[in-house]
Amino acid sequence: MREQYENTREDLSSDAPSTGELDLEARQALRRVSGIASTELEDVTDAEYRRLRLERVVLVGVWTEGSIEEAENSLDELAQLAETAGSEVVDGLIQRRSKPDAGTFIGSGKVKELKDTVEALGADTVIADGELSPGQLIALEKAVNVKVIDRTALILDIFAQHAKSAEGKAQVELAQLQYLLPRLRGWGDAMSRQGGSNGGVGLRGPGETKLETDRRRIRAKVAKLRRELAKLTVTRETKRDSRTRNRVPGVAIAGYTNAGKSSLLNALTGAGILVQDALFATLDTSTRRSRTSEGREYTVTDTVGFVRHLPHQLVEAFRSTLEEVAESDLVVHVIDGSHPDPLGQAEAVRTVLAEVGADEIPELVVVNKLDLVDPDTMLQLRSDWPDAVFVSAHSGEGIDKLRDAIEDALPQPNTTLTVCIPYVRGDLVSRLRSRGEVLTTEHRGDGTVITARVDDALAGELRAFVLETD
Ligand SMILES: Nc1nc2c(ncn2[C@@H]2O[C@H](COP(=O)(O)OP(=O)(O)OP(=O)(O)O)[C@@H](O)[C@H]2O)c(=O)[nH]1
Ligand SMILES: [Mg+2]
Repeated sequence: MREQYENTREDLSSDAPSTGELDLEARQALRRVSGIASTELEDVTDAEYRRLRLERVVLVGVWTEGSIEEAENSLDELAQLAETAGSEVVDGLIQRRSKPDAGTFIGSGKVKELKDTVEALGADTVIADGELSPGQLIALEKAVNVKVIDRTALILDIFAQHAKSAEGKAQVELAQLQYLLPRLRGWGDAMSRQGGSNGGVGLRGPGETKLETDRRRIRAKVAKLRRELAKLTVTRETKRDSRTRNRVPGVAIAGYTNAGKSSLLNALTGAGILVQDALFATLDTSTRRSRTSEGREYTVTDTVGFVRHLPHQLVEAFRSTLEEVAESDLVVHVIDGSHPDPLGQAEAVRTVLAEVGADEIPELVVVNKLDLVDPDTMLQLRSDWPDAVFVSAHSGEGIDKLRDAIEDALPQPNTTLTVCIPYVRGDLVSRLRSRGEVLTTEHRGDGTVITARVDDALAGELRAFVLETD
């Protein structure tokens, strides 16, 4: 497994488009500084405190159910996450067990092997594929003698590196502090078992007083972030309301991280959004306008990707962003056809969609990366998703078909009416063009006579000018 992981780091950003390059540079400039488990820092709410230091890492997973392929996929994904966070994966170990060890996550025999591997490769961090209890983290750290973090902390760290907007940053910080709070308590418990004495590596917790101060500080910061986010949510809702008032139908692109959502938005609308072969390249939603072949306007929104075991703190913190998806007229669910387990990824996405109440929205499944798919896999994909649209954002294959499928799935204008719009109301004529489907136009002395298909909302606005309705 070692060969597989080494030298993969250089490939991370090979095909970022020029528009995203600045983003990318800024991201790469942000390298790790100090440890999440460090107790030396004065203020635990400090951003520095929450940043992970990961350089040479060894991954460790427990395989409890399913096939060995599934276990390996999960560890591969963890490797990609670790690389996205800027570390070098030097080895990965999987242990077959009925369930994770309550004390040290992996069993004691495997702990010894892990310690030897860490020492032999000069690793500085172990990343466990799961969410470990505070006690497990401490015990494992003590046994292997280097820092141990879990999948949740890793994902939180990536989100922290990638967040750009004020809202995104606040959301991530809130999630991080919530993750940190019980873990501070963990160190506290260890401390009291030690009778307050210094318990050695991993147990050198803050003194009781500092612990209390830290907790108070975190709680205060959490409350402040909640207030800030509430304000930002109002701003977002105002923006969204004005969009709803104009009733431009909205399409949300959702899907597993790295499936090609941003690439598809770029292919559909020519938007220059950062595309990167890294997980969670996109954290801020971006919306672009597009038009149907008949000229009706709609919006397309790129969203944050999903991942298996997305930390619940993050789903909670990103709820307002994810709610954009729940309010769209259509969810375009992008699936990476070249991934070994597309069904598993799709299932993980549907779980999160359901959590934010977006499972009732009509869904259009799009299987992407066709250019990488061999004929056998293609047959399998077609039988798994008989109604999907098959595309390649890279070659452009299927993109026209996707555009048609989106058009068909958008709310349809179902009323045909003929109106006479006075020349002073040029604004209404352009609204008709952008939101309805104009069938005929004729210029008369008293105004423009237009026959068009419109949706109910637009029909209401035009009521005063109607000559005939079908
Ligand atoms: N070969 C191939 N690669 C693709 C295709 N579409 C996207 N990719 C690559 O897949 C990687 C991820 O693409 P993105 O568009 O950033 O994916 P995303 O779903 O927006 O990812 P996140 O924002 O990180 O969740 C990039 O390296 C893309 O170049 C495709 O059709 N074919
Ligand atoms: Mg993206």
